[in-house]
Amino acid sequence: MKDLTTVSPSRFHAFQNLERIDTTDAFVGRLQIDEADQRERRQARELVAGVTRWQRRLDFLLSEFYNGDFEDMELRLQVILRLGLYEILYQDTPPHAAVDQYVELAKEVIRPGAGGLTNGILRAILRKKDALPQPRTGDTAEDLAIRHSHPTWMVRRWLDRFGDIDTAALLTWNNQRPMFGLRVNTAKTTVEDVTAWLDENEVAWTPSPYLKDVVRVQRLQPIIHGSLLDEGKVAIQDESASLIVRCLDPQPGETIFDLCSAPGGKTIYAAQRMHGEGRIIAFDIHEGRLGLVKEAAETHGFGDLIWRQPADARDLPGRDDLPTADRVLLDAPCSGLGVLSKRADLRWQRKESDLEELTQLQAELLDAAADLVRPGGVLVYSTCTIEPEENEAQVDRFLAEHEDFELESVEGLIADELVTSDGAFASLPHRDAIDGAYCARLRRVEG
Ligand SMILES: C[S@@+](CC[C@H](N)C(=O)[O-])C[C@H]1O[C@@H](n2cnc3c(N)ncnc32)[C@H](O)[C@@H]1O
Repeated sequence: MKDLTTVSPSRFHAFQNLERIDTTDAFVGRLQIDEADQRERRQARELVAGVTRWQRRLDFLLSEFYNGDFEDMELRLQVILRLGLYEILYQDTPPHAAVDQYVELAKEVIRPGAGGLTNGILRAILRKKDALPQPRTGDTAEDLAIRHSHPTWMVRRWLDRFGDIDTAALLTWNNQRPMFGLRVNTAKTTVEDVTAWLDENEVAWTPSPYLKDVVRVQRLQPIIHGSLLDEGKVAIQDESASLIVRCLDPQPGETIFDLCSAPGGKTIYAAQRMHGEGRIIAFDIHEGRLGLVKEAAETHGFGDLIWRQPADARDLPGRDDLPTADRVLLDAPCSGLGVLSKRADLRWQRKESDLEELTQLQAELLDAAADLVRPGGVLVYSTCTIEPEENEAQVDRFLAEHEDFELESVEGLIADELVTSDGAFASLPHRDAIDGAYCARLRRVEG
């Protein structure tokens, strides 16, 4: 790192990482922060995630206050201006102090003259902070998308389905600091012991309204740096994912196939629900990611119960010789539009055209899964998206083509308010305060 005596390390690291993300498509979740001080690391992470999330709105405002074409501005200056504006609008830093820091950074990493431009633009915005320009393109979806920093195609879809008020609520949810589910491994500890640890370490928590073995936290860093994860006493898993396992309802002694299992969050919870008795075969097309399932299984104490097999679930090797399963979980690859609050960059990576490819893959996986279920057994199809063609429509198509399956309600397995009129589980982030997810329980009829 260059010796910058006046700029805080967190800002410098955030700048470096954002520049790297823009030029190499690096993943926002994998930052390179060579900094020993935990507070600085956390701040750098927060700045990177915040700028990524808000980039469309930040760029709109910066364009309004820049005389030239912001899109043509050199990348380093764009990144510095985004960081400065993000701090002014969304962080508690005294704004003038934030501007000074970015002016200094621009002088150091670009050239002295760049400091003047940074100062001019950021201070001009600061003067108008209480009456900032609003987008007025004449297109409601476009305006809302700019204001809430989302791609227009997503907003257009949601406006058609949810209307103005609920769409705005969903967009607001996606931009809030997320809450995380901490699922307690009751095979190793108790909820009381975990919450006592959280209290001792000053981590605020609230109980999940949906699951007795899950608590919600906002600050993950103390947990990541503490012992609970390494000892396999807790797993970080959104309640929506745990609820899918509740809908699968695996029983001790059964054989379960988890077709798209990696990194293993649901596999581990299923093993826990089986009290360590039975067998789960965890498949996944990515052999490397199956290593994460192995690690998690061992950490949580379910290494003997979980078997792993790298395979394309559409064409399992030796499938004719496989025994059928009591229950099959197909947690399908999906657009992930239910988890945007946790994945700052996903909204920009997804294209509307991905949906066609994904629904095709989901259909192929679902059709292949059908034969793996024993007569009388259960197939659970699940996603972490809120898009109907990946969810209800996928299941409707499957049922129309597979007369030996029927939809079985998940009523009684999860809270009533999360059960759809068809008997599936569907959560909406802005309504249910958990990630958006879906699952349907499909029973293979006997005989
Ligand atoms: C939504 S993630 C699964 C998350 C996992 N069930 C959990 O709870 O941790 C989807 C997984 O499907 C896998 N996958 C994609 N295509 C596949 C295929 N054709 N066969 C098997 N696995 C596949 C991906 O590698 C990815 O790990």
